[in-house]
Amino acid sequence: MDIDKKVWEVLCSQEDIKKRLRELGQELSKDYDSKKLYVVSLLKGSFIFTADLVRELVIPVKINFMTTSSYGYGMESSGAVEIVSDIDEDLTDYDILVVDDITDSGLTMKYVLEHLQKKNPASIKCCVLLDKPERRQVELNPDYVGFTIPDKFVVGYGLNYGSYYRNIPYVFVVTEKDR
Ligand SMILES: O=P(O)(O)OC[C@H]1O[C@H](OP(=O)(O)OP(=O)(O)O)[C@H](O)[C@@H]1O
Ligand SMILES: Nc1nc2[nH]cnc2c(=O)[nH]1
Repeated sequence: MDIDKKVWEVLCSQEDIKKRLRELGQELSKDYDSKKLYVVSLLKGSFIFTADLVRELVIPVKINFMTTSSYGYGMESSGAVEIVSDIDEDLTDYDILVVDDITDSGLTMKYVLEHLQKKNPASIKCCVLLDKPERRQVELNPDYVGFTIPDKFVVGYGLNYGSYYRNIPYVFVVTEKDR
């Protein structure tokens, strides 16, 4: 797919994202007040979302990163989730919040939640900027969702297309140009 020959349609603008992250930050700050919040951000896709979200928190938080991979270069998940880099800190008694840019098939988040559960946290929940429930292949309902979106391949704000466009500051859908 040659992205230059397609139409970019904005799905979540910079203003939409800023407003929603403020709300999520307030909700999380309330829910995790007096808890031991430990954010686990899934790279690479969630680096921008995590950076913006944690700056909306008004409670103490530890932040760490895991690298996962399942999509390779294209628009379809390989179905096999790989943990490229794990957390090596002891997570016992922490209240873990796994943060990712998107839940699509749900395979990545389910795999990571099951993996981290084995590290004896006090609790484990997840927060995604975008949720595509129509695409789900496993049972998974993210605890915190920025936007529920239709079954379309989205790019920008951390999400890549062929390893590019992660730096675009809004989320867009790529569609065919009318001839
Ligand atoms: O619900 P799923 O179908 O598993 O899809 C969601 C995952 O896919 C993307 O990651 P990807 O494997 O493309 O790696 P990236 O984070 O480096 O973009 C995205 O960042 C999520 O982690
Ligand atoms: N860029 C991108 N990566 C994904 N990984 C899972 N779903 C998507 C998507 O819609 N866009």
